[in-house]
Parts: sequence; C-alpha cells; structure tokens
Amino acid sequence: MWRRLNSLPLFFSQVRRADELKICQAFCTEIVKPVEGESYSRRNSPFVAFVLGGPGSGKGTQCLKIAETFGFKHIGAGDLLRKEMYSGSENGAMIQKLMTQGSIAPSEVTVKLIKKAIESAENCKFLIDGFPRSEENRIAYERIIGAEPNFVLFFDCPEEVMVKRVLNRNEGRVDDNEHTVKERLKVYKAITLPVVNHYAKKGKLYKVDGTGTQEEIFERVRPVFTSLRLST
Ligand SMILES: Nc1ncnc2c1ncn2[C@@H]1O[C@H](COP(=O)(O)OP(=O)(O)OP(=O)(O)O)[C@@H](O)[C@H]1O
Ligand SMILES: O=c1ccn([C@@H]2O[C@H](COP(=O)(O)O)[C@@H](O)[C@H]2O)c(=O)[nH]1
Ligand SMILES: [Mg+2]
Repeated sequence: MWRRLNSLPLFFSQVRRADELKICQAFCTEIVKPVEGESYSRRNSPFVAFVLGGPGSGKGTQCLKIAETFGFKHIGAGDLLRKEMYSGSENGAMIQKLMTQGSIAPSEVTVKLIKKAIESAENCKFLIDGFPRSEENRIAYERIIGAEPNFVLFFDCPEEVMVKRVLNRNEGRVDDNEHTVKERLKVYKAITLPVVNHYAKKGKLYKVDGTGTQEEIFERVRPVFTSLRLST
C-alpha cells in the first residue's frame, strides 16, 4: 500500500535499565533525518513514529504534548480497541476479555483499526501509541501497511514507578488494577521488549528516561521532534 521509507541513522551505546534484552540507546544530536526533498503524504507515505514503553510509562501523556506541540496525529492503539470494545461490535466482548486479562488483541484487529485511523486523518504525521505490542503485531503491520515506522520512541521507566502511576490513574479502565497490571508487565517483558530490541538493532530506536515530572520528560522528548525537518 505505502512505499517503504528509508531507515534513519541513529548512533548507539549500551543500555542501563530495560536491560533484559540489552536494548541499545540512541544518543545523538541529529536524531532523525528525513531524506532530502522527501515529502510525506497521508495516503502514499505518512511519517510514522511508534511510541512504546511499559504500562504507565507515560506514552499517552507525552503523545498528547507531542501532538499539540509538533502537529502530529495521536493514534492510541489501546484507545482504538477501547472504542471498539464499547461500540458493541462483534469484537467487543473478545477485546474486553483480553484487556481485562492483560493480554494482546489479535494483530489483524488492531492493524485494521490503525489503518482506518490513518486513512481517515487529515494529517501525514502520526504517533502510534502502544503498538506494536509483539513481534507478531509488528510483522502484521508491516505486511498490511507495507511500511516500517520512521522511528520508535521508547519510554524507559522502572516497574515500581509504572505500577504506581497505573494504580493512581482513576480513569475507569478495565485493566487499571493490581492483578491486570502484573499480567501486563509480564506480557510487556516477554513479548513487547523484543520489538523494542528489534528497532534498536535496526537503528530506529530513541530511548527516553521516563522518570521525573511530565514536563521534565517532555524536555527530553522535544529535541527528537525539533530535529525533524518534515517538508509537509
Ligand atoms: N511523569 C509523570 N509523573 C507522574 N504521573 C504521570 C507522569 N506521566 C504520566 N503520569 C500519569 O500516570 C498515569 C499513566 O500515564 P499514561 O496514561 O500516559 O501512561 P501510558 O504509558 O499511556 O500507560 P498505558 O500503557 O497503561 O496506557 C496517568 O494517570 C498520567 O496522568
Ligand atoms: O496494540 C495493542 C494495544 C493495546 N492492546 C490492549 O489494550 C490494553 C491497553 O493498551 P494501552 O496502550 O495501554 O492503552 C493492552 O493491555 C492490551 O490488552 C492490544 O491488545 N494491542
Ligand atoms: Mg496509554
């Protein structure tokens, strides 16, 4: 569907936290370099950043700030699934069960929702928050969408901080409870971190310290997006 985008140059070093998989850390001044003269369009080649991190690492919070400051369209994979769940669609009950368990929805379902959200947006720059959750998700996205993300923003946060934030969230989510957050952390470590590692190896990962205040974190994120020189 969309033509493949060039992989973007990042520089690497070893990691401290999230070290189960020895994820590489990007630490460069010119973080993302779109190809000279390249223009991005919603249908042919949107500019896509995946935003990953554990439950409560602050993905949604930071995506709102990035979207507002840099004009990206924020697509929360979990938000799309929650909307589907409450819509009364045929997948609703299945999604509710998986979310309550802390498990992951079938790739076809999630990618279809993401594709629809991209195609119906009046934008060509997207933040896809909380996806891909697994290697299977990633492969399905690449197959169905026909492109890789331009880069991946990863919020690295200690487990105890993430759990505390989730349990204080108070938004009525079916998964904001002690039991589900424990399951989500297991899934995150076993299935999502390999995706993070995949993008690190490809030179597409930008890792940000997810501790501190929302404002402090955003100041770490800001240079990533300031360095983008998108021609649209
Ligand atoms: N830096 C921060 N310090 C304290 N609380 C925060 C911070 N960032 C976000 N929060 C709060 O923590 C909770 C979780 O944040 P957020 O929803 O952004 O995380 P998330 O990574 O999207 O989580 P999930 O994967 O569960 O959707 C929210 O209530 C949010 O307001
Ligand atoms: O790609 C995805 C994203 C989310 N889910 C399910 O939704 C919940 C909550 O997701 P958030 O991104 O944290 O809002 C997640 O635990 C999964 O159950 C999914 O299946 N696939
Ligand atoms: Mg979220």
